[in-house]
Amino acid sequence: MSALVRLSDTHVVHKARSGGVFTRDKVYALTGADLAIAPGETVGVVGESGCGKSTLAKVLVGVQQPTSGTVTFGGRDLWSLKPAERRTAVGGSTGMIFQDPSTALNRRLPVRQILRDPLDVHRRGTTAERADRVRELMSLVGLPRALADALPGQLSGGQRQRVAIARALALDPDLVVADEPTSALDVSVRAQILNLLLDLKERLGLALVFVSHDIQTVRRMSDRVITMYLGRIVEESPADEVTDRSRHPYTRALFSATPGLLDPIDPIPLVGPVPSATRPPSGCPFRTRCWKADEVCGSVMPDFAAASRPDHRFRCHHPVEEGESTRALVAQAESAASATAMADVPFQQHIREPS
Ligand SMILES: Nc1ncnc2c1ncn2[C@@H]1O[C@H](COP(=O)(O)OP(=O)(O)OP(=O)(O)O)[C@@H](O)[C@H]1O
Repeated sequence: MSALVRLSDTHVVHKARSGGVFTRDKVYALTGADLAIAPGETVGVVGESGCGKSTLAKVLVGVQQPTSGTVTFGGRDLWSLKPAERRTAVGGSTGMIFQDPSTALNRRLPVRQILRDPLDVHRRGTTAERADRVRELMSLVGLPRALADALPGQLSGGQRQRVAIARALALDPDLVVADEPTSALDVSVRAQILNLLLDLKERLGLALVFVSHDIQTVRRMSDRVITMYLGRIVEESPADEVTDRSRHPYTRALFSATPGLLDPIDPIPLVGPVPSATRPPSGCPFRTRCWKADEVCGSVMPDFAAASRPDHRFRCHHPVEEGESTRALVAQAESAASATAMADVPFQQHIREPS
């Protein structure tokens, strides 16, 4: 089946800023992304803050131009199109839902106008048809008609996110990208919004890209999960393999740190902070925190290798073995961490003076 969107060796490099002023440094926000989204599938994207999830999301919906590489929409190279053609291609086939609906919606416009805007901009239908479409969108996301004249500030957080979802659906897209769509909401309404997204995806046959820090939610929502680290896609796997069958040490560390596991374990200890995106490490970007890293990891970026299933691949020189338990990995990482700590302390200090 042909892809809705395909990224090929796509990079996004920003100029770095310090105190609001551009510096000579570069920020490697997305590096060498190769990814295809098929019609109707749900792809989850996980990784720590700053690893490039939002950048990937924005590239997929055509609002962020890559520095190099290609973004293909329905077989057409998006960034070689004329701006007007690109706007039509992007607006008509993708929608984006942001983290915080209170900043994503124009607070001076009533719900009715927020939902009409995309129809006006893309000149969809007659005035009467646009009004019908607004009513249809409100009903699709479970908003009472009485709220059509309300301003965003008069709505609850959950209602505002429903408006944002309806707006993303206004032009009947094939692909919707939801970037942390519930993280600004009360816990009590999160499940409702997640269920609404799943329901809409089924009813409308949408492809959905779901970005989140929360690997458990991503696993529940998605068919396929992508793990990112420091601007790179390091693992792609079917959602049912992302738990204790992930092969990349970083995905396993993320999974081990997830609250609410049936069989709670201590998280796999990672050494040190995430390196800066302005100076990513040579070789494998994860090697500075990885308990398995050796010399080759410092010099060579691993290629993708296939796991036992063809839809599961990872980039690691020393992957987690098939069937290796997370508990065993915790023990390995703890022992590597204490060996490193011992190596850092002068020899005599390891020996206790007799009391
Ligand atoms: N416009 C920009 N100018 C400079 N650097 C940027 C810009 N946008 C993003 N970055 C940097 O690019 C990297 C990736 O950012 P991105 O927002 O994609 O990460 P993220 O994984 O979505 O993070 P979070 O989970 O915190 O939203 C980060 O180091 C970020 O600081």
